[in-house]
Formats: sequence, C-alpha cells, structure tokens
Amino acid sequence: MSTPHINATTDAFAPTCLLPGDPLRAKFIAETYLDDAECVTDVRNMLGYTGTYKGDRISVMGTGMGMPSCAIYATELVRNYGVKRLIRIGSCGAVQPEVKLNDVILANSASTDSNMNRQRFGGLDFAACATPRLVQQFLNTADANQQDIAVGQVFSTDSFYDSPASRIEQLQHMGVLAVEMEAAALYAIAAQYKVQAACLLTVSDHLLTQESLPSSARQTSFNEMVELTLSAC
Ligand SMILES: O=P(O)(O)O[C@H]1O[C@H](CO)[C@@H](O)[C@H]1O
Ligand SMILES: O=c1cc[nH]c(=O)[nH]1
Repeated sequence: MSTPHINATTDAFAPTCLLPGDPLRAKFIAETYLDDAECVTDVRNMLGYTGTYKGDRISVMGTGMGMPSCAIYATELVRNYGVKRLIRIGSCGAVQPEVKLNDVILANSASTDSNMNRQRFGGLDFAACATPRLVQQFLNTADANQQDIAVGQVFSTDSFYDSPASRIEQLQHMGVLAVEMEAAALYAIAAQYKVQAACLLTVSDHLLTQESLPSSARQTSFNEMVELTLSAC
C-alpha cells in the first residue's frame, strides 16, 4: 500500500535497497546494471526501481539531499515495504589530504551537526555506526576484487554551504575522512528498526584542494562504488 512519499505496491521492493541521494543516479544504476528493472515509485520524481542483479532481486531508490529527506524514505522503506538492508551510495567532500577525488570510502561511522539523532535518542548522543557484518562483507569483496577503498568515519552535515571556517580543521584533526549529508540519520534509523545499513561514498569534491567533479559525473560515473556494492550485496 502507498505511503505519502512512495506509490509502490507492498511487495515492490527487494530486501536490499541501494540509496543514492540523486533519483537520476537511481535511474542510471537501474538501467545500466539491473536486469528487468521496473520503476516502482515516482512520487515527487523520487524514482525507485526494482530489478535483478546476477539473478538476485535488488532495489535502488533516490533519497534526496540531507537527513530529513533521507529519513522519510528510509523509514517508509523499512516500515511499509519490508526493506532489511539500506545501502547508501553517495558523493562526498574529502577533508584529508591522502583521500583523492574519485576514491571510494566506506563509512563505518558518522558524526553529525544535526539534531535528528538526539531527537530520536532522548537528547543523548547516538554513536551512528554501519552494521559490522555489512562492513565486513564490503571489505571482503573489495579485497577479492583487488579494489582499494578507504574505511573510516565521515561527518554528516545539515549544511552544504557556509559551515564555520574552523570546521574542516576540526574534522581533519579528529580523523574524519569526508563530509556528506545522510549517513548519521540512516544509521540511527537502521538501529531503531533493527535492519542493516552501510554507506559507500565516492569523493566528488576535495574540501582542501577545491577540486570538484562536474554534476554529470555525480549522476553517472560512480561505477567503481556501484559495482562494489552490487557484488557485495
Ligand atoms: O550524492 P548524494 O548521494 O546526494 O550525496 C551528497 O551530495 C548531496 C550534496 O551535493 C548530499 O546529498 C550529499 O550527501
Ligand atoms: O555533502 C557533500 C557532498 C559532496 N561534496 C561535499 O562537499 N559535501
């Protein structure tokens, strides 16, 4: 049955759903990598697809930008559509010099400047972590494919623009690899609903060098991350 934000039938989603922020990235992934992909939801043009990858059913759906938007879709997917594994596949801005443009990062934890997890956790600070079993699965697959990925903590922010000037230095100091806008909320939702979650990111911006990928590449060229995700799931 439909929700306010997803107009799919009850059984439309597979237990594993890949979650890019950009709905056109979801469309690209479905059309490029999945067999028999069908668009199962299009409310607000937040496109979601289900198809098969090497014979296994899998879904991919956009979440929009930022934690409030991502939280709406993640919550409805687990509550109403039985999704058990939420895998964010996003872009990010690197804050460490050794992390380069186009590198793939596996976010094993996410700090945040958002208040969303405090609201969820009675005012306390929630340790937002990926599901260890999924982290292991991604690492094993990356090793088997001889693919180099960075594993570490990220920072999920509410603000793409105009963060305090000292922010990057603080993040660097605490070993944060990159900044993005959804993982912390996604990990808290997964914990609350007892489902699995992980977040893979491709470095689209470098916040130290100001290098940046064009928007067309953010939509279509995250092949390394997508292929790793599909072969690990
Ligand atoms: O590329 P996506 O998955 O949207 O992720 C990143 O890009 C958006 C900002 O440009 C934010 O959603 C951020 O988290
Ligand atoms: O949140 C984000 C995503 C991509 N690049 C950034 O700099 N920040």
